[in-house]
Amino acid sequence: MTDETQAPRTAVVIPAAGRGVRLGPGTPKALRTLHGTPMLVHAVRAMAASRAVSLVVVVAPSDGVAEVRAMVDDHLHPTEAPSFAPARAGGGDETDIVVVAGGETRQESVRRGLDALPADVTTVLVHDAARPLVPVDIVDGVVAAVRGGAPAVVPGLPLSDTVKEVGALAEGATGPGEPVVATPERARLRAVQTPQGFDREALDRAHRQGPVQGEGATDDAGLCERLGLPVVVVPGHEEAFKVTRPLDLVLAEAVLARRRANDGY
Ligand SMILES: Nc1ccn([C@@H]2O[C@H](COP(=O)(O)OP(=O)(O)OP(=O)(O)O)[C@@H](O)[C@H]2O)c(=O)n1
Ligand SMILES: C[C@](O)(CO)[C@H](O)COP(=O)(O)O
Repeated sequence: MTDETQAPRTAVVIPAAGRGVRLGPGTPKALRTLHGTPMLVHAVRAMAASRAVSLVVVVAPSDGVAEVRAMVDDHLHPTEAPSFAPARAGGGDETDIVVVAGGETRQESVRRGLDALPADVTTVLVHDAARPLVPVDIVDGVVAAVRGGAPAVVPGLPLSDTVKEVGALAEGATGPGEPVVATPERARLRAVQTPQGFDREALDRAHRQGPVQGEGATDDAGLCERLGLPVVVVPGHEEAFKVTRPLDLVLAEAVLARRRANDGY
C-alpha cells in the first residue's frame, strides 16, 4: 500500500544473479568487466543517470552478496557516503543502492528485489544487468509512459530477421531439421528490451500469481499479460542489447570505445 501524501518515487530492480552460461565459463556475467568496469556497475550507472530514479535494488548471486556490495561501494560509493550522485542528464538528487540475494530463476530474483522495495515506491523499473549500455533517454521514456498512466511498458525494436515458429520433432523421430509451422508477420513483432516499467501495485500482483507453465515468463511484462493488464511498447535502442553470447562482449566494448572517442565517456 502506498502513501498518497508522499511524492511518487521510482525505483529500479536490477536482476544480476545469473551465471551467464551462454557467455561461457568464468565469473558470473554481471561481474565481468567491460572497459575495466563490471557490467553491473555500467547498468547501475545507466539507471542512476535518470533524474527519475531515486533507488536501485541490485539482486546479486546468492553466494556473492558481500562481493557485489563491496563492488558497488568501490565503484559508486568511493567516499563511504550513504548514497551516490551519478552524472545525471541535467543534474539531480542522489540514488540509494541496496543489494539483496537472488534466486534460481530471473523471475525469482526479480521478486526478491520487489520484496526489498520500501512502501513509498509507486513506479518500478526492472532492468537486466546484462543490458549495461542502455541510453538514459530510453529509461526516461519508459518512466514517462508509466507515469502517464500505462501500468506496464516495454521498450522494443522492430526485427531485422524473419522469424519462424517451429514444431517439436516427434519422440524418436529424426529429420533434416526442425519443422516450420508458421511465419508470424514480421511488421507486427517487436524485440523487447529492458528497462521495463510498471505501476508497482500491478507488478507486485503479477509476481504473486501462480506458477507459469512451460518456458515460464521470460520477462516481467509477460506476467502482466497473463493478468490481462495492458502492456505497451515504446521505442527501444540498439545499444540496449543484451550481453548474452561471446560476440556481444565484442560489440559492447566497441560501443564503449565509440562513446569514449565521441564524448569522453
Ligand atoms: N537466476 C537468475 C537468472 C538471471 N538473472 C538475471 O537476469 C538477467 C537476464 O538474464 P540472462 O541474460 O539470461 O542472464 P543469465 O541467466 O546470467 O544468462 P544465461 O541464461 O546464459 O545463464 C541478467 O542480468 C541475469 O543476471 C537473475 O538475476 N537471476
Ligand atoms: C527480459 C528480457 O531481457 C527481455 O528481452 C529477456 O526476456 C531476458 O531473457 P533471458 O533469457 O533471461 O536473458
